Parts: sequence; structure tokens; C-alpha cells
Amino acid sequence: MSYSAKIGPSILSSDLACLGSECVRMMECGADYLHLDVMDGHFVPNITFGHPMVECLRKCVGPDPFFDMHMMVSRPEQWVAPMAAAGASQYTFHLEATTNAGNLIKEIRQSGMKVGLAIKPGTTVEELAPWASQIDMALVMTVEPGFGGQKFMEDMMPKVSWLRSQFPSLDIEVDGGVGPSTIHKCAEAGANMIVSGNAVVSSDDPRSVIAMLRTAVSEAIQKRSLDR
Ligand SMILES: O=C(CO)[C@H](O)[C@H](O)COP(=O)(O)O
Ligand SMILES: [Fe+2]
Repeated sequence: MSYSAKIGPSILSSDLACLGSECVRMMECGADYLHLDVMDGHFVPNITFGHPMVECLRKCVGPDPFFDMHMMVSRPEQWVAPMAAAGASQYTFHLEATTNAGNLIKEIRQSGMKVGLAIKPGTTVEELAPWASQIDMALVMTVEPGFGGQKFMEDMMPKVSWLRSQFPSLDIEVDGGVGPSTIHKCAEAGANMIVSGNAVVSSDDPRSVIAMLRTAVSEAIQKRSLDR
């Protein structure tokens, strides 16, 4: 079992005028990585920011923090090179947004970034499976992409369990409505990369929330390894 528990706050719900200091604050509170939500107003009905902001954030936090770019955009091919140049670490695109996932995976790798592949709630996990051996991470969305602060969709957990059973060492991420009240479902299903927006960023004590989420996932990983 080569994967470990990692917690990546989504800064979507933070004060957008202070994104740099929010990123620094999340890392100081124990985040393992930062999940940055890029929305283009076309693939999803909301707009956030693009590669110029990522370049500024990279300068602000320094070279070390891992930037997982959640690309909720149409034509994800067009932002691979600019995001790599801006300092992105992983490029997570949506399967629904491209007709040539194979080529896009190749381009992301050639640009030096890791590859994440996301599916919306309406997309089956069988559609993702053919790509699983070529990617670093699968993202199972647990809300309809577009907005922070939505309700967690527990009915997505069978997708996570199936992926974990088929691909025992793949990084599997969940995103949307994940916090202390929903983490155990995600951890039991086999997710190991946990995106949490509102529950972490709006908390009075983000450090404790991050630690609690990590403990829940680590315990589930340990239990799974003992059961094998
Ligand atoms: O991709 C996203 C929305 O499309 C966000 O990453 C996600 O919603 C995180 O925020 P929260 O934990 O508040 O739901
Ligand atoms: Fe996201």
C-alpha cells in the first residue's frame, strides 16, 4: 500500500482578496497540499481565477507547497503550458471536458506536472477506469462542481470503493462537502486525498480540523492494511 493520507484545503471559500496569506495560513496549519479551484464560467457556472493568480501564489508561498489545480474549464488543453509555467504541481482536468484524454495526459506529463483526472457526479467510474493506470490521481466529485459550501453526496462513495478495490495504490481524492461529519464515509470507502473547503477555511481552529481529517484517513488506511 503506497498511498498516504493527505489533506488539501480548498481556498475557494476564503477571503479572495487575501489568497496569498490564506495559502500561507493553511500550510502553517498543517495542510499537506493546496487545492486550487479554477473555473471558467463555461464548464461550470462560476468564475474564479487563472494562471496569473497561480504565478502570484507560487511567489508568495515559495517552491515547496504542492498545488493541485482543479481545472473546471472547457478545453483544458489550452491551459497546460501556462499552468506549468506558473508553478502548478498537478493538473487535474475533467474527463467530461475533453475528447482526447490520452493526449492530454501525455501533454501534462511532458510539461512536468503530475496528472489528476476528475469525474462529475453524473459520470460513471467505469468511464475513468481505462485511464487509471496512466494518471497519478483520480478525483471523485462529491458535489456538482461550481461552488463551495454544498452538501456532500454520499451516493458517490461506491465509486471510491470500486476504484480502491481495482487500483490499490492509486491516489484517490474526494472534493465537495467534506469535513469532520463526512470524512469517515470517505476514509472507509478508500479516499486518501481529501479536499476540504468550508469546513477548514471557515473554522476557528483549522489546525485541529486538518489534524482530525488526517487521523480519520490514516486510521482507515491502517485498518485496510491489517485486513488484507
Ligand atoms: O471544486 C470545488 C467546487 O466545485 C471545491 O473544491 C469544493 O467545493 C470545496 O469546497 P467545500 O469543501 O466547501 O465543498
Ligand atoms: Fe475543487
